[in-house]
Amino acid sequence: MSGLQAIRYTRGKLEVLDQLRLPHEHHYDDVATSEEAFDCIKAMRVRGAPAIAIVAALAHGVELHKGACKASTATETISYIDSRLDYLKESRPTAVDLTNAITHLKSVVRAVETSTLEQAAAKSAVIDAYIAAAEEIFRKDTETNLRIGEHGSKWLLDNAPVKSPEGKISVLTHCNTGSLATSGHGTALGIIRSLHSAGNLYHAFCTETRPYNQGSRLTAFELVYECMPATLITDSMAGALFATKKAERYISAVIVGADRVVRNGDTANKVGTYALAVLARYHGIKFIVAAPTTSIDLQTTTGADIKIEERKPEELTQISGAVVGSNGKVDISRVARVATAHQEIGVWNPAFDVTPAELIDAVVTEKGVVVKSENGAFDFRDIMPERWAAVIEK
Ligand SMILES: CSC[C@@H](O)[C@@H](O)C(=O)COP(=O)(O)O
Repeated sequence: MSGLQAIRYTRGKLEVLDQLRLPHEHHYDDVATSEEAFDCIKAMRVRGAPAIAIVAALAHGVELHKGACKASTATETISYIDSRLDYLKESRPTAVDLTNAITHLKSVVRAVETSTLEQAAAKSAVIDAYIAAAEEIFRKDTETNLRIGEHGSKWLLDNAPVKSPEGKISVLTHCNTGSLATSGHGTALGIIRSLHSAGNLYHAFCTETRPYNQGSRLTAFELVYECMPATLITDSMAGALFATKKAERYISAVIVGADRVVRNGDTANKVGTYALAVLARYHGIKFIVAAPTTSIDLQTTTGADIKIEERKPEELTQISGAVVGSNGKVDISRVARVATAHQEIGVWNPAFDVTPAELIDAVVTEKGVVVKSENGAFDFRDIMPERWAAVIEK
């Protein structure tokens, strides 16, 4: 597995790689409070649906470990935990992993049996249960991603419309869904990693992913870091790539991650995903969503009800980068922010768009690959029966 780590954690200490400084600088920030986690997530120093949830959950664990909760009783401790989690939930609205993690953590602390314990012990039991559950979210995420990698690579090899003479395939991915967006391995990029490590990847194409360049700053970095055969394109080149290189470069699929897959399969992901799905359908290329079940939102019926985060205009009108010297070398000690558009132009900057289920061929989860049934709908009942029962059949 990759040595790249967005999140480093031991009990009482959480360090988060500042992704705004990548690919030029590797700097870890200490994140020791909910406020620091909120700021780190909002500013996108950490991003990606699973990583956001992990950082929020662990940061609150760190402050609890350090004695931030001044409550006396178990009930007051639970109220304190609830209030910190409700605050953290507002950091970024579209990715549902954070909401699902919060629901889980709230239920864990409520399940602690404290009736026979004296006050101080009851408080400790609640805090210990919270910290253990937050650590488990972090630990489980990598396992989940490795399974997504296995299921997704197998499904793709079985269903690829085109393969190289040696049986390899090429894929295009958007945004960053790798080790930097998770606790390790990644989701869509995890499938690419699994294809590569089994010798089945012919080539990976990654989009720049405007406006925030998660593709060129982060995915390209991960692909180069692991010596995978890869090419960067701008978002607007995908159509030309499919039209001219599909057969010659064995392009079989677009693989993306998800910030929220709702009950009918409609999927919110990084803006630009929808356009890629339309292009993929036109060109007979598979369109795959790789998402842990923690990114599935059974409460929301269709994509029309997903709240899409809108971000500040400067993400479109300005850009950061390291200065390139007259010798053509990147000088990482000189990072500059430059304007790329008139600063008074009106800007619309939705961070995500929604791809209708109709355009999605498969949703790859850690529990298996879900494809549409004969009625053309996704059905997540079989892969998550307990959550289905709790939400739909209650
Ligand atoms: C495994 S990450 C899945 C998604 O969160 C990812 O595709 C994405 O859209 C990330 O958006 P970001 O705005 O960088 O947090």
